[in-house]
Amino acid sequence: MSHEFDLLVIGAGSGGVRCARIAASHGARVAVVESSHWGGTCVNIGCVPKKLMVQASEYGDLIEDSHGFGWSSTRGTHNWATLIAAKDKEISRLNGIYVSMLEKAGITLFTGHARFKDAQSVVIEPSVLAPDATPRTVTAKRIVIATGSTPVKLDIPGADYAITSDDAFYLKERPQRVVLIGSGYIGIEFAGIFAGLGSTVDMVYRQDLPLRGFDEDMRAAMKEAITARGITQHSHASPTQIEKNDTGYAVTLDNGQVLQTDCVFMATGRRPKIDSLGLENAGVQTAKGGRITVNAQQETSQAGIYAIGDVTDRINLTPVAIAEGHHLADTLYSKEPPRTWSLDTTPKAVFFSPPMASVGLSEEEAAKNGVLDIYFTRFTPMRHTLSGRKDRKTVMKLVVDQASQKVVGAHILGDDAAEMLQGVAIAVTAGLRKIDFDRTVGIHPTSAEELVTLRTRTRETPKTA
Ligand SMILES: Cc1cc2nc3c(=O)[nH]c(=O)nc-3n(C[C@H](O)[C@H](O)[C@H](O)COP(=O)(O)OP(=O)(O)OC[C@H]3O[C@@H](n4cnc5c(N)ncnc54)[C@H](O)[C@@H]3O)c2cc1C
Ligand SMILES: NC(=O)c1ccc[n+]([C@@H]2O[C@H](COP(=O)([O-])OP(=O)(O)OC[C@H]3O[C@@H](n4cnc5c(N)ncnc54)[C@H](O)[C@@H]3O)[C@@H](O)[C@H]2O)c1
Repeated sequence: MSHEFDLLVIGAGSGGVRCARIAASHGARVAVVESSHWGGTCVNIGCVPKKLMVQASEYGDLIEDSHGFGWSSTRGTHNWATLIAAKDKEISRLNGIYVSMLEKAGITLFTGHARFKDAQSVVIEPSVLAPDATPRTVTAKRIVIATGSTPVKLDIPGADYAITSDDAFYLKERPQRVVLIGSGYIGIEFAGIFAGLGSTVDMVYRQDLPLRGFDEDMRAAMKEAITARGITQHSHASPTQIEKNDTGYAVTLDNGQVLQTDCVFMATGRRPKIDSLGLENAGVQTAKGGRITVNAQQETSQAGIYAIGDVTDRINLTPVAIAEGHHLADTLYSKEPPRTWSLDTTPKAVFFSPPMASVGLSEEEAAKNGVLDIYFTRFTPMRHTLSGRKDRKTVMKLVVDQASQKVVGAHILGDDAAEMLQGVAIAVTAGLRKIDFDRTVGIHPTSAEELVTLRTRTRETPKTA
């Protein structure tokens, strides 16, 4: 069978765009099909607009903090419409860059919703981006599924009243009161955005601490930081129903409490986006929750069909989708060995104010492998000695394997944590030992220098004595 393309990529998000560009650079005839936003979730309704909104939310506190340094400016009020318009303008500039970058690479672009007809052909149907498109069939020798993920709402009465992150980027007005359900990345980041811009925020989550899966000490530090930002936390609680009333919405919790609000925001996870993709026509199998299962080469249960990024539901972060897309394109089309990444030491950041960032293992994970030396510090960063914001602490933690003395985990909560942690992630990926941190000269005066001056072990875990 002759094919129109060597490679068809479904989804022009973080993973799909990188895969298509690298494959084209190796000489493959490549096409990409996108149904709604060029650049995908990260650029349009994820990392980029979210970070701009986090930055917007920090100015109010910075103005207040400046008083301790002699400034007399006043906090003023925030104009939501101005922020959203500025954000939309920047995102539309980025959309254009993505399209021209793909076109310059010689890639054929299709707009519409892709649905498998069989293992080597896909029908492109009308979608939000191309509502009037005439359906057409495209054939390719190989096909990559890079369709990402989509928010999941809790199945409770009144769930339709709730918004998700997809909607939050386009709200016409900033709600005065917000109830945020979930304490993962999105719940915490948007709680910080709304609180910083002046909304009253209630967070509802099931566990004792937010951010399940992160290091316990850091989760406790995040809980304190959320309180310091003026956000009310309802832990050990879940919503059971949402009702509309004269003054907004009433959210009933399973502990009997009722929260009255203007906006209910569900940040309760995401699922692989495989809707109407016709996977059954191509013989592509999925696992629990719709996750497309792949082998080490990213190949699905069907030879010649691959999947990368969030649709495989492993580490759902942009740099991981990019790494998977790049590696796959190299593997399929490069004459050189494929570029590789150390996904085991993928660093993670939660963009709260202050942010939290982690690389490697939590104390709880590392303790399964042997005895650990734990180094922990908590201090008031220099800026806040004068700003007076005494409850804005920085917390740092190094998890060291006692036998090898390798730093197997590093965790920071505090101003600039994500910026600081990227360099530490190189050290952890390289398998450096605590002594390598100790013999590194600090940069003074910074918070980061604490990472190389943590000389006294805080505790051993589990105790060997
Ligand atoms: C609010 C939010 C904030 C985030 N912040 C961060 C962050 O700060 N840092 C970070 O690393 N990660 C962040 N993420 C996660 C990150 O956005 C994703 O991990 C990343 O976008 C995954 O890339 P992907 O290529 O797998 O999918 P996506 O970027 O989602 O791209 C998939 C594309 O496929 C298209 N598509 C789907 N189905 C079809 C079809 N049938 N036909 C044609 N096209 C289709 C979609 O329209 C989409 O454009 C955030 C996510 C969210 C929701
Ligand atoms: N800064 C970043 O890198 C960043 C930012 C946003 C999103 N992301 C990515 O997107 C993914 C999705 O983000 P998210 O915050 O939606 O998901 P998440 O998995 O991080 O958090 C989901 C939250 O919903 C809660 N939840 C789930 N089911 C529930 C139920 N039945 N009842 C009550 N609570 C329930 C969980 O306990 C958790 O608090 C993240 O896992 C991450 O990979 C990354």
